[in-house]
Amino acid sequence: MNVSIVGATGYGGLELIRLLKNHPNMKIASLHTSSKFDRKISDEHTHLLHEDFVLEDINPEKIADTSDIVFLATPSGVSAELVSDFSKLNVKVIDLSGDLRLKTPGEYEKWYKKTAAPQKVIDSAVYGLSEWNANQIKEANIIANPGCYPTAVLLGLAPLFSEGLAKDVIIDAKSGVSGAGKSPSEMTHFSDMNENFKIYKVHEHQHIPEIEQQLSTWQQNMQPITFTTHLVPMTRGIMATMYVQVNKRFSTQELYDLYQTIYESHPFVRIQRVGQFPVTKQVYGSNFCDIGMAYDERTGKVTIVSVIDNLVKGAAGQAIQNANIMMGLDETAGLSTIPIYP
Ligand SMILES: NC(=O)C1=CN([C@@H]2O[C@H](COP(=O)(O)OP(=O)(O)OC[C@H]3O[C@@H](n4cnc5c(N)ncnc54)[C@H](OP(=O)(O)O)[C@@H]3O)[C@@H](O)[C@H]2O)C=CC1
Ligand SMILES: CC(=O)N[C@@H](CCC(=O)OP(=O)(O)O)C(=O)O
Repeated sequence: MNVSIVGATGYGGLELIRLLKNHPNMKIASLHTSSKFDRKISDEHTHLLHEDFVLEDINPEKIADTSDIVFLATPSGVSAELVSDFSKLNVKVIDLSGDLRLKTPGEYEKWYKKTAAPQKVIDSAVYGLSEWNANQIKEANIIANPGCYPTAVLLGLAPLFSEGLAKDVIIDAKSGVSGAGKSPSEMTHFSDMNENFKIYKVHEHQHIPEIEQQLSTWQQNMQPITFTTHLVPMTRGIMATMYVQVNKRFSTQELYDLYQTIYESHPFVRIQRVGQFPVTKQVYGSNFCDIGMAYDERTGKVTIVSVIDNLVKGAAGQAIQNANIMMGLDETAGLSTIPIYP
């Protein structure tokens, strides 16, 4: 089947190209840009030196004529408009931005400070948390691909929340700099970021309502979350460390058994052996989410650590996993690469 990528020159778009190149059932039909018309992708990105795709403008009708799926790796605000155009055409859409994830337009406008997509379009989008929403994803025409932090956080918390075991959660998350996209900024400038560690968007992060929205589908009586984000001087990777007050006593072995049972049929979620915690490098370049956990007898809290590569499981990889599920393919198609190490 044919696929197109809008926003192909950004980090998410480039990662889609890398992964789709090895996909057994999907072929890139076209790459699209809003600013670099008629340039070759290899002129812009030398790691794609012999890939001769010419960047095309964004013509939804033309894309829908040639492609079965379009991936939108575009900034929030832009995706909302594009999805509205594509939703009238015969093409499936997977949007990597935050524009279609929040079901209430007012919430989107509050957290993103941008105009929301039309309610009808939001209603037709399925939240693409692959491991938990596969039944809806199979039937969808539009997927709101989850945010990078929410992917790590939700996969780590889902077993406790879906079993109604959580009272309260504090989430301490850290990301590599590619999570901020390719445009340089004061925040990501090398000399300011190197050998530095920064907290940002305290109590204001746009992923707070996304995480709460999904947690509340599992456990309706959940409390508002505390969620903080940090920038780490590394290129890729997210680590979310989560402290959950639970409403019963556990042993760490019981927790492990719960997580292992829930995720045993999900090839991209790997549960760490009892007493071990994952590091970001063990998922680098892969679609894995690795999770470790332990129960603290003294506090009655569970500590969960979840790691992903923000550009793969947190963006392009999960987008392809969702495309596979939507199209009735093996969900691992094109994604079975093992992590890059060291
Ligand atoms: N980086 C990450 O880890 C993650 C990112 N996301 C989300 O995925 C989306 C893409 O992120 P990322 O690739 O990092 O961002 P980048 O900034 O790296 O790339 C975005 C691309 O969008 C294109 N673009 C910019 N303005 C417009 C416009 N007006 N119309 C159409 N295209 C435009 C640009 O390409 P050109 O100039 O060629 O048009 C640009 O290369 C964002 O919504 C982001 O929030 C989600 C999860 C993780
Ligand atoms: C490191 C870094 O800056 N990360 C970005 C993630 C942006 C993102 O993925 O945005 P949406 O999911 O809302 O589209 C941030 O914290 O805002």
